[in-house]
Amino acid sequence: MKILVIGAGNMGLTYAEGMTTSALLGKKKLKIYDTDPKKITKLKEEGIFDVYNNLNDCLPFSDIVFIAVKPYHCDSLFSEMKPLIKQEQIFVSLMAGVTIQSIQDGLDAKKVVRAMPNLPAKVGKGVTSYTASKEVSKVELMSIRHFLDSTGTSIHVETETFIDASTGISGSGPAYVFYFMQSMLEAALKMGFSDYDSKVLVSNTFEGAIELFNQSNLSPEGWIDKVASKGGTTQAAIDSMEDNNVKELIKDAAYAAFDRAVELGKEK
Ligand SMILES: NC(=O)C1=CN([C@@H]2O[C@H](COP(=O)(O)OP(=O)(O)OC[C@H]3O[C@@H](n4cnc5c(N)ncnc54)[C@H](OP(=O)(O)O)[C@@H]3O)[C@@H](O)[C@H]2O)C=CC1
Ligand SMILES: O=C(O)[C@@H]1CCC=N1
Repeated sequence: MKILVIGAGNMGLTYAEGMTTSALLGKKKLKIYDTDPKKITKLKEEGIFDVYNNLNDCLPFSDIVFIAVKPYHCDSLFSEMKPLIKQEQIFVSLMAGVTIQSIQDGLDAKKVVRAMPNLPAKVGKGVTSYTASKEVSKVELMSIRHFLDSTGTSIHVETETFIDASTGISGSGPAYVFYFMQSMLEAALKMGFSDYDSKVLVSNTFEGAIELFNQSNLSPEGWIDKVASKGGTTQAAIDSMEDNNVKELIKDAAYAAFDRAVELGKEK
């Protein structure tokens, strides 16, 4: 199977790297296309992919095309792609907000999958939600899922609303976790710990808590109860967060990302 990734940025390159391990590629190298000359030179030197800076040389010779440019670049990209595409090709968009209908219209194509990945795909721990146009067959969707799973795990959702919703939870989600980590790092530094010790304290706290959560059926609230002693230190911290409405603010933030995904689809 011949795979092309368009856009060698954070997400495109991450996905491309994950998919190189796929058995469905056979002996073929994955193709990657970008417009940035510096990226092209670097990728060619690395030799992992077949690297292109001209769509004519790669797009017509690909079965599945992953699109990973910023949403505001997609219209000009679609006009360049349109004369080169074939109806049997499958287009998998990783772009936030951009709807299946607008991809079909922009490319004059039928087989479109919309997927929302996240950056932990870099370490094989990504989660991707996906849905497809009715023209993508079950067998084709199984192949697509195989590629999505090469970067972690995936869930099929019935409607595009769930793609926009998952953008607010998992697509943007790693940034919320890093925001929390940054706050704890800054607190540790303020308390006088070194950079190194702050990092060890914070990263192991996150890793350990996630491991506990994954290895049990207990909810996060259940685990909070196990950490917090009555009248103790944890309760003081949780009370402070509750007094400041932190939980509601985090929910609002997830909805802000969800709403922005919907808005991006209308803007582009
Ligand atoms: N980053 C993330 O965590 C996630 C991103 N996404 C989605 O992935 C997409 C890409 O995001 P991200 O990787 O962060 O963005 P980047 O800016 O890192 O990557 C986009 C790449 O595409 C290149 N590019 C721009 N226009 C074209 C074109 N016409 N043809 C080929 N390549 C082009 C850019 O080059 P140049 O730099 O020169 O413009 C850049 O190398 C977005 O639509 C985003 O919504 C989805 C989930 C998570
Ligand atoms: O911030 C963004 O728009 C993209 C989509 C999800 C994560 N990054």
